[in-house]
Amino acid sequence: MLAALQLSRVLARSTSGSVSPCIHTSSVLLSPAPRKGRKSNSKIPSSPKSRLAKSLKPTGKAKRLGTLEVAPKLSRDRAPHEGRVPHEPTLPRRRRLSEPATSIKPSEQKHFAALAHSERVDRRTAEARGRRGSKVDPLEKEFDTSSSTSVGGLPKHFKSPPLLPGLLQCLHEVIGENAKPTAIQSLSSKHLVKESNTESRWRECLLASETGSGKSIAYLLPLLQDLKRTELEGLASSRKSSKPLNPRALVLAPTHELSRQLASFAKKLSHVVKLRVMCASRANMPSTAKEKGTASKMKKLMDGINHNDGAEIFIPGSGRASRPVDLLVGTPMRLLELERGRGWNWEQRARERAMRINTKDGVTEPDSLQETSAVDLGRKFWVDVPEMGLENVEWVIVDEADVLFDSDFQEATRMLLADIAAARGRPVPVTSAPMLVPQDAQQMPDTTVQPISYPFNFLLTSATIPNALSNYLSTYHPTLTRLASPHLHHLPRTLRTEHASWTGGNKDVDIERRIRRVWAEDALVHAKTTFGSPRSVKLSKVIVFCNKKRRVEELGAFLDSRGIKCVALTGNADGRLRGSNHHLDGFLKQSSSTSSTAVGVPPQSSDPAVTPHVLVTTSLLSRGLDFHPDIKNVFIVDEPRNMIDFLHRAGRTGRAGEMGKVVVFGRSKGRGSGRTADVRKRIGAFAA
Ligand SMILES: Nc1ncnc2c1ncn2[C@@H]1O[C@H](COP(=O)(O)OP(=O)(O)OP(=O)(O)O)[C@@H](O)[C@H]1O
Repeated sequence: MLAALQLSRVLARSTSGSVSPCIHTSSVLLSPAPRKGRKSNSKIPSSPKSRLAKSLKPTGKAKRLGTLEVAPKLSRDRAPHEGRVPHEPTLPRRRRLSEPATSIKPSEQKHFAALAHSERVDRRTAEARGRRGSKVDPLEKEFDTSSSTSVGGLPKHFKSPPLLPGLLQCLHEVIGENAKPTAIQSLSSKHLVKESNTESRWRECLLASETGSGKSIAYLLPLLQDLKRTELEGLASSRKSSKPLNPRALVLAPTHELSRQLASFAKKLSHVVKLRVMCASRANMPSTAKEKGTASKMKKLMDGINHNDGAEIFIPGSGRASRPVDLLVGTPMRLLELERGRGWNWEQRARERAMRINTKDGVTEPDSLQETSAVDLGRKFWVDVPEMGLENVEWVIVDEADVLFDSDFQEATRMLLADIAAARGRPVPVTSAPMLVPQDAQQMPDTTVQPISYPFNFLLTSATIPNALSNYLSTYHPTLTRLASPHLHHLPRTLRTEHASWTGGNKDVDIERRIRRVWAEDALVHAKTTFGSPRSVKLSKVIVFCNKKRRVEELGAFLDSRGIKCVALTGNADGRLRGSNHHLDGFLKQSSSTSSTAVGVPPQSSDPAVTPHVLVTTSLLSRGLDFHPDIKNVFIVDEPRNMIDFLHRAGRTGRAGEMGKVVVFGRSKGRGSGRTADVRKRIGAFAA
């Protein structure tokens, strides 16, 4: 029901061991756990709710339906990110005889030659497979763009329609002077950037495009432009409120990490126009009974928080003084806490806790549940005073909309949206959860469907639009405008896919070998490009995605024991308690004011035994996070639970025109190989 609850529900599942703790994809929560003794050639379970929509065309019986606009396909050289130089290592020309010989040792030369040979073999095998026509592209065939309205006059530059000079300056600082808008950014500029207050109706819009295609800029530019423009024209909503925080815009995200990164990014885009951006974050703080010693508790809390992430962090309960804020970013649960008062859902939480305590081996014991509930409910809980007023909210962005409208988050998300609507004087009905996501909107009797019209601009965005979300939008937001990139539901073009087979021995050793192979390839490129210069090799970084928390911990410990320092992060890892993103330093991209690829962290050692070069995690970090281009490889070591999960995990590399590779591990022969082959075929369908 509530977001904090949802998190605990997920954690409960993880402890039961039957379902992964990868919390933030509908896939994980919706897919049934694989049964024991499953046939090796069985298909990947794909629940109807986690199936990708084949068409984004609005459907339904409403009198007026929204439009779908898909950007035209562009050839690669005219594609987005034109102003950027892809970070693909370029191999040098052949050495001439007159040039000095390199100082590579003969043993190293042999090793590099072997690597180069294996690369050639891989490439030829892939080409041969392509020639045999085994590559299917069902989505390309099925994704219906024919219903798209004509797309004439898409902006080719960020200057048209004109952005405020300060906003344009910041944009150039972040993505470079020559960067051109991506397909989704062109569409959003055309539909959402307003030069004046000519159109007063609130807009509803879905922005759908592949991972790493710049959706954050696509919604932040129109949002920031509008906030500043209305402020300058004196049209900004300024209703009276007694609360210390009165934001004009909210961005909702599923994780604290993503909230912080988005807040920091928005701050960089708005520092010249001077809009105030804040992140509502306090990762994983228990919200229960009132504790004594508030001051010392607060100090302890603040000590752990580093504000260098770029965005100011607002901690619920940190004071009644008014805090001017234009844009507030946070998870729906955290924002609800700010609005309703921390601990407002204590009763619900107590019940959930009792449920977890009394759930043994996945079976709930009703009697003991009641007992514990009574004990817990008997405790005194403290509800903080509400700290946020919603009267002035004019924009709500739902990032990773398919997650925030899935069964675990939807209640908190809808509750917050309904609270905003009520605070703004136009309450909307809150549909009961089972009715929320009709499997087939057409089958619903007309009487049950009551379209929702929010009194604020309402934008949703995601790289994957499952049928469930598409149907929900058709039913409750029939007039919503849908903007999509032509490459939606595919892997980014700069992302290559490779399949690795388990040797049949220790899987951890196989993973270690593969990591070392990545670094050997880096060394090879380095040796070829620098002709053996002593300059130290810059090793690329790797993200390893596992399905289970325990697996993350075990693999992390194994790699550490083999001299590969790594960050192993799960939903309830200690590192997440600090309220900052520093546990991901060196992995996350932090756009600097001079280069879009620079990192804002101190120089790190290039020795993987000293500085972590490997991040081991679950799907927790697969959503929305913009990782550094140094991450050239994503390893998927457990079979993806469904293709939505796969697209998001893979999409942590190969972002914004950078080169990347996703390595999917599986069995090539024996038990389970049929399943691996099936996964392989499905993954092939996502290739560009
Ligand atoms: N027009 C552009 N030119 C160059 N780089 C860009 C452009 N737009 C965005 N970027 C960069 O691309 C990267 C990815 O952007 P962003 O995180 O917004 O992608 P996304 O579509 O939201 O991905 P995901 O679906 O994974 O959340 C960022 O580092 C951003 O700075």
